[in-house]
Amino acid sequence: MEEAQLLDGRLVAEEIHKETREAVQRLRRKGILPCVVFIRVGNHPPSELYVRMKQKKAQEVGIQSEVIALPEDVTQQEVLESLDRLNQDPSIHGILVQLPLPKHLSEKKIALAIDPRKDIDGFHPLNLGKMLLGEKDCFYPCTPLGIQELLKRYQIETEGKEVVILGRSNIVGKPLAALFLQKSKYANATVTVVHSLSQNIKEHCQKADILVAALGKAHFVTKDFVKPKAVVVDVGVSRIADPSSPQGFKIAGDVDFAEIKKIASWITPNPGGVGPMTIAMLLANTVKAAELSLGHPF
Ligand SMILES: Nc1nc(=O)c2c([nH]1)NC[C@@H]1CN(c3ccc(C(=O)N[C@@H](CCC(=O)O)C(=O)O)cc3)C=[N+]21
Repeated sequence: MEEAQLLDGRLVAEEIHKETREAVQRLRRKGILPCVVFIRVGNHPPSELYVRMKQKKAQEVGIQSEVIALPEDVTQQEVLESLDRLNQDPSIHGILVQLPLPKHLSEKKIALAIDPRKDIDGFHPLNLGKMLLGEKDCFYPCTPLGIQELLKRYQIETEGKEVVILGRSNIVGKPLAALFLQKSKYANATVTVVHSLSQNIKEHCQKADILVAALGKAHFVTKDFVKPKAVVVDVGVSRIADPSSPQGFKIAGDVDFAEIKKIASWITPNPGGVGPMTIAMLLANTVKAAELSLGHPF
């Protein structure tokens, strides 16, 4: 049988970055220099790597960026004060607080403290609520948006299809379900969300025309979960031991890629699939924030 075709997130992300760069140039001609601030707390090596990757891409597309590195023992009050200052500063269009945060900080309170007009992650309850209602003058979370955009660029139709999402996180599973339920192109799907307490997980997955794995368990999805010719999207990122690599670990997705590529019609590599799309949407959201700041009130 023929092998699955790749949903190449790296390639599509570069296409989007090119469009973002053009939008940045249009804004610059109007005197707006899009600017994003990344806040990082403590030292968590993966977060440092991710923030560096975001900064590098921002620079490539002409978006100004700044990193605020706060110490591990920063108080909630101090984080809120930093956010307040950034909220007030009209030269800053986007604010991102890199997750995960140390346990003494409340992700919920921090998400609420970001001006929703600068919330390029789309984690503020106002943005999540507007997404649920299908409104457009708001920010959608970047990973769900990146997955939808990846399907769109490969013209993979979702209308009327069985979409099964593994995982119900606030940043991927839940908002992705809301996105695929919207009355719009590359949505209009029949959505099932399966999670750790679901019964018959495998049977649900076997019904999927489009299967999205976002549970964060290395190689959880094996070929017996996948209907022949299904589209498989691998979101999860785990680090697993790999004595042959210099760092001692390698990145593993939620999907057993080698097996599943033999039966799926389309599959995302991981790395090289959803991750780069997330960053592309983050920068696209930053441009949207700068455009909305030109006078379109929420
Ligand atoms: N406020 C906030 N917003 C986020 O969007 C956010 C966050 N916190 N915390 C952590 C997660 C994770 N995340 C990734 C983005 C890109 C890649 C990515 O591009 N990965 C490369 C591989 C990079 C590598 O070598 O590890 C790839 O998939 O090809 C991965 C992970 C954004 N996150």
